[in-house]
Amino acid sequence: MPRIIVGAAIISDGRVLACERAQPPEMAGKWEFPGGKVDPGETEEQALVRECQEELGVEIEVGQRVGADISMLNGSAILRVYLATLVNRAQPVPLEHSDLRWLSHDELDSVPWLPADAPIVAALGPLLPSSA
Ligand SMILES: Nc1nc2c([nH]c(=O)n2[C@H]2C[C@H](O)[C@@H](COP(=O)(O)OP(=O)(O)OP(=O)(O)O)O2)c(=O)[nH]1
Repeated sequence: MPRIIVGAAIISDGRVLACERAQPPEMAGKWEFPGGKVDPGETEEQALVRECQEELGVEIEVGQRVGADISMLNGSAILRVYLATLVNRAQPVPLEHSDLRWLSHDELDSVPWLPADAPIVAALGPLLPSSA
């Protein structure tokens, strides 16, 4: 069974939160959605809530899936991304990432995303207002 890795496309004021990885060295400087591996006994939603608390210090509400499942690491892992919103409009803090950016529709391609994220980023485009 492939390992499920969940990501949160957190949307606020028409922008999506992108996070710059600090490690490992081969992924440092690449951008991703906050998230990580789903632990045994955890739902995907619980994993996303936990990871966003750990990585960003914020509470999120998880919504609909965005994009298709992405097969990674020769099929041993699957990347699955959900839309999310901030509870109480809390401000994310980069507790584990080297930088955070709120990207508008027109800025979606302005950062070097991890390669697996490209189809998800493309699927997000139509969901963001183009003049935000
Ligand atoms: N969180 C996240 N990981 C991604 C994305 N795209 C992508 O290829 N990945 C890859 C990078 C890593 O190989 C893997 C997630 O690993 P991770 O290190 O963030 O997971 P984790 O927080 O559970 O880490 P750990 O328990 O192993 O320390 O998925 C994405 O958008 N978000």
